[in-house]
Amino acid sequence: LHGWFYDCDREARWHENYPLAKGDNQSPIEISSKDARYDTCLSPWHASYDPGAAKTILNNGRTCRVVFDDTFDRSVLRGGPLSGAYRLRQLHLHWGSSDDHGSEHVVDGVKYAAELHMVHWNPKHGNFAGALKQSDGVAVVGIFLKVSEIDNIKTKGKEAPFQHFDPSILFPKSRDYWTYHGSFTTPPCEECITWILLREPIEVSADQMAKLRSLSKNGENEPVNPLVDNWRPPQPVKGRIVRASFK
Ligand SMILES: CCN[C@H]1CN(CCOC)S(=O)(=O)c2sc(S(N)(=O)=O)cc21
Ligand SMILES: [Zn+2]
Repeated sequence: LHGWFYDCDREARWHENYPLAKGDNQSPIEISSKDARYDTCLSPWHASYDPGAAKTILNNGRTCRVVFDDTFDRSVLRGGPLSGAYRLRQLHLHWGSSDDHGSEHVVDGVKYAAELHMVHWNPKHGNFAGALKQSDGVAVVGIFLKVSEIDNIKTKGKEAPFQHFDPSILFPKSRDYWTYHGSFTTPPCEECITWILLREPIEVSADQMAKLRSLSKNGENEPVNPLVDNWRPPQPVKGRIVRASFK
């Protein structure tokens, strides 16, 4: 499998091994709230998550990821721009080496310290692999993290039980969101994602950010290689419309 990396000049070369990375519907993007169109037809989104579906938390050397049991409609997202119920598969984060950057989407020029992605897929496409090939296959809820407070998965490959966790506790008060059609922000960059970006960030402590930054890209018996700056820079909007659920 082709390796890929985040440091800036190498992100510009993802397309050499992953042609989709130069598609017309790539993510992340810069959100300009003044250019977003208020769409009165957009309904509120609803998540009904079963805390019992949470399985493990993993440092895969590229992010910190929590995986959920998605073998049936156990934790689902519906409404908003979506038709049907999308199954929660995993959540993960992107963050910077300091609090002034790290998010993937940028809102009115603002980079948040981190961005949390909750990845859901449309079971009408049979399985996750099938969903990746459909433009309505996947829905990712993006939540921005800003700093105002994780230990035993310090190194790549480390995994631990992560159960009885209801990820809806991570949602901010407001359900206001932007939505647009885009892609995975990592290779192969399939353009199968309906993005639902929540306008209101959630607050995390400096300690919590430090915990994320204390994760290592490398395995247990290798030198510490801080897992930071695992974000892709914004990609060309190419005429896409970003809709807002709020005025
Ligand atoms: C490092 C690899 N990341 C990707 C791996 N997966 C997709 C392909 O799988 C076979 S995934 O569904 O876990 C997601 S979601 C996601 S983002 N940042 O756009 O929300 C990237 C990826
Ligand atoms: Zn992501």
